[in-house]
Amino acid sequence: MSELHYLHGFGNEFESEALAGALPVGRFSPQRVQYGLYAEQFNTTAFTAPRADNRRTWFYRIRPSVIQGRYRPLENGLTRSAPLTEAVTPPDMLRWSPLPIPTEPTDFVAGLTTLAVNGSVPGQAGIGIHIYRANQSMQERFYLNADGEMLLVPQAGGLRLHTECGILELVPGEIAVIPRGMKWRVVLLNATARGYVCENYGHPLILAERGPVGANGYANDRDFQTPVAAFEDREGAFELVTKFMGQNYVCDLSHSPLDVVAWTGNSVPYKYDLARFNVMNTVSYDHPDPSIFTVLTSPSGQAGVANVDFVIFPPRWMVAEATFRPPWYHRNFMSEFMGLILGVYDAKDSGGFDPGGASLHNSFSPHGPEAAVFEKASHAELKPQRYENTLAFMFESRYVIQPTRFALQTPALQTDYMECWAGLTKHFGEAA
Ligand SMILES: O=C(O)Cc1cc(O)ccc1O
Ligand SMILES: [Fe+2]
Repeated sequence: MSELHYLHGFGNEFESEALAGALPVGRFSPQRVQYGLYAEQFNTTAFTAPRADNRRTWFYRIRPSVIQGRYRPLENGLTRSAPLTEAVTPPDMLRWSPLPIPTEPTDFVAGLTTLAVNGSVPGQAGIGIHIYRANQSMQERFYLNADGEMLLVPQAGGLRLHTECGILELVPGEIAVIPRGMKWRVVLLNATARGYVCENYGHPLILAERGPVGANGYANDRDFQTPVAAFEDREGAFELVTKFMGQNYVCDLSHSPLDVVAWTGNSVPYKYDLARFNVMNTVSYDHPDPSIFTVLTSPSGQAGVANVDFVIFPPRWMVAEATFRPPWYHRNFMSEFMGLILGVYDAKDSGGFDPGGASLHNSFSPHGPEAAVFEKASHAELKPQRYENTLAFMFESRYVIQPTRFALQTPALQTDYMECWAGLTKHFGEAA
């Protein structure tokens, strides 16, 4: 495959054509489109959403999307959606070991396993948190999620995402977001792939504000990459899997639905290399709140209280003086789901929080450094230190995150997680 090209920017009105002259000029819906294409508008916000929030893309495609078979229900496998009624949510701190990659042939959709959800699909609030684990590419199968946009966080193996807007490639350390309702398929770049998905039922993800940091920094708009138009003119026996109101469906297609020859708009898939994140942190004292590491946020309607924040803990310098440097002990209104892409997380460095694993510290569940980390950090010499070989992330939400029955029953759930704090002893009376 030749090298892929991308358009740069976040939320731009982009345009791209795979055949010269395919994109109409000066209008969206000419009487006849060049090359005999059909025009189709794809709206991922209400027509009347304010300009700054409005998202839509015009597709110029070989066949309109109405040419599809009748849906029939498809088993949900291990995917679940909110509201969740199958299990009660314990207030405990929870942690999971990485889920194994299946040995039976399993594509991205078949391997999707829901660890937790919150909010409500019909209420358009909250998220689903899934692990994908696959050993097969999707060649004849396509996916459409009408319930939410999909934020992909690969942990092992590269992916090539073929979408209606074109093709993007993704390796661990990068993330991608596919708009709600878009059709796509996943090709594996390695024998197997595993990663995390945040399915966002709420407001589409946007870049976090910078406040007094100014016009640059954190995740810079220009580092987000959107594919250029690339179309498949393929006929055959294909399937479109659609997730709608928490239920999977499938219908037959006699052609590839990735037949968009040209497009223009701002409802687009995009990818971002987390290494581009311009990290801000203290250069004096104290451990700042982790909101300084927010890459993307889905607002909930209440200012500053996110439906979900996507937060990373990237490699960085630590220079804080006279400070307990790891995360402080913590009880939070917000609910915190964490995953690890690679290496070791600074609050948990003696095993148990492993790449591909996960932890959940729900609303007001206490958490923080394990005992050994506390002892080490309380006596460490505070030289400037480079945190290397580390990339953790957090999905942080205002809504309590409810583990699925699978997540509560899988042997990957670590029943001894709380032991990591058992060695914290009383130091009362010691001088600082
Ligand atoms: O490990 C966590 O729980 C996430 C987290 C990290 C941090 O640096 C500060 C607070 C916080 O909740
Ligand atoms: Fe926390």
